[in-house]
Amino acid sequence: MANAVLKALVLASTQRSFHRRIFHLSTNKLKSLRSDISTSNLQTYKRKQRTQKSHFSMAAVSVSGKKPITQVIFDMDGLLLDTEKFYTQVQEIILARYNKTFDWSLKAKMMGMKAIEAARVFVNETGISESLSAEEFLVEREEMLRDLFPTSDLMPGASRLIRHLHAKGIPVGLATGSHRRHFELKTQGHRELFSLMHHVVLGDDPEVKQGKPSPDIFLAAAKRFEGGPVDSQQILVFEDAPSGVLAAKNAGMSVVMVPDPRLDSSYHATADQILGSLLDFNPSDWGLPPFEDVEN
Ligand SMILES: O=P(O)(O)OC[C@H](O)CO
Ligand SMILES: [Mg+2]
Repeated sequence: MANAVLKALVLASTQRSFHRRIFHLSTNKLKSLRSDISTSNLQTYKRKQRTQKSHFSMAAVSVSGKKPITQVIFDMDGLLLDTEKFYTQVQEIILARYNKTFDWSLKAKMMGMKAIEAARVFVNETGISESLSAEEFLVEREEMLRDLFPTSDLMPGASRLIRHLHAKGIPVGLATGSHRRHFELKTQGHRELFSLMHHVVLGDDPEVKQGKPSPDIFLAAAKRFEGGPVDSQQILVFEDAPSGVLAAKNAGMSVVMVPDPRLDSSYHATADQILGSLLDFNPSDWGLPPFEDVEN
């Protein structure tokens, strides 16, 4: 029975009319599932099905029909703006003073969080909390960051996607762990683009009691759309950080993750779709209006 269902899914994957989102998830995984079927290796398939539970269940849900996506929420740092590199740079400088190095396993735990939450992770995980408190770390980091943030560049495909959704009447919101002061510095060169957001929810918003991976920020963002709260199942979130992906899933939303290639791939499993860049996003995968320009 399971094999029959899988065969139907694989067949559908070759027919592009089917929801392509499922197959965007991982071409390699799909290829290996195909080979399992051709050898009728049900054992192998069952084992893979267990390890790829999220991918398979996504497919099953799509077959039975999911609610259409009507609203989109974007993360900001590392997703729309190339600002994660500034945090990395500054944190490397601070840690070097303690003869320690900053690596991506620590980065993965900090990114997406509110500043004070990330600062606590930083001083505790690196074992420097006796010498530098989370609060002192933030003061020191701040001096360097405030000069870097105004130079923030957009990530590839960010402008194109926001403008496209806005032009097609899909309401877009922003949910960032950044507090107001940092948000203003980071977006000062991109005001017009960010003005296309229906609303912005920041890390220091009173409704955001806890930062990502708590769902607070995404639930607050869902409430603020016209006629909100919007049903979480109809919201598509774009995220780059493990904590952000978890927050969106905790809020009951679908998530497209655009991870930094240096992030360990074990963090990909929670997301519904993984992309190398926003330029790779195909709106049709999610039932959203397709791009009219193919080159941009
Ligand atoms: O990724 P964001 O936009 O939630 O920002 C979170 C922090 O400010 C940076 O990791
Ligand atoms: Mg981010």
